[in-house]
Amino acid sequence: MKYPNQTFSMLPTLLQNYKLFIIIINQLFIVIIILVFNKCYIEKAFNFESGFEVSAMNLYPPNFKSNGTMGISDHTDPGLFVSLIQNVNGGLQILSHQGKWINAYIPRNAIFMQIGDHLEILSNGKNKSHVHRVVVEKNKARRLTVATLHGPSLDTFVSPAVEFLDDSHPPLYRGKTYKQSLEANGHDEIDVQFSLQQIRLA
Ligand SMILES: O=C(O)CCC(=O)C(=O)O
Ligand SMILES: [Fe+2]
Repeated sequence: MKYPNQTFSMLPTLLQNYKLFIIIINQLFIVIIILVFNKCYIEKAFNFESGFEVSAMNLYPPNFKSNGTMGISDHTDPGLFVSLIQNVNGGLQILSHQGKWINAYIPRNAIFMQIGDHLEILSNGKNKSHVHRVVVEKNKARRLTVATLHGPSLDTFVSPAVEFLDDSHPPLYRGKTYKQSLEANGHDEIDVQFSLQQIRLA
């Protein structure tokens, strides 16, 4: 037995799901294109096979205060990509291009990926290494995170790639080896000094 009204009332939901499906397929297609075309380039430019990885474990105790206690202050991370895993959500904020702090919601068991400083340098500022921080505020549970910087080999010289340069796009950063960049960071994974600022040319 059919219930036309019910079928009719489900139509907008079906259409919405259909639109969502198309959007997801589009996004997936774009990601696949980016991966297929960029994979070889980045692998080559960064000598990824002998890449250097740095992992940092952060432990934030529970905090019942609501005064915006800082877990980690504003910074960007070195490396090409940065992956983050955590046991619970709570406190990671990303600075938007409009200067607003946005709470990062990371679904359970997900790996959160960010762009690192060295992809910003390689792409001459086209891809941004986002400023982020951790605010520990009213966190009920102890939060444990592991951030891993995926970088090139230590002797790889990272500078803006020629593909991103022309007369109207001069280099925005001075080049450095990955080792020099990490040393400029004081061997510290967390760059609260913004090492990107030190090599910015314009
Ligand atoms: O613990 C977090 O949510 C972020 C940690 C972080 O930004 C870092 O270790 O560089
Ligand atoms: Fe970070």
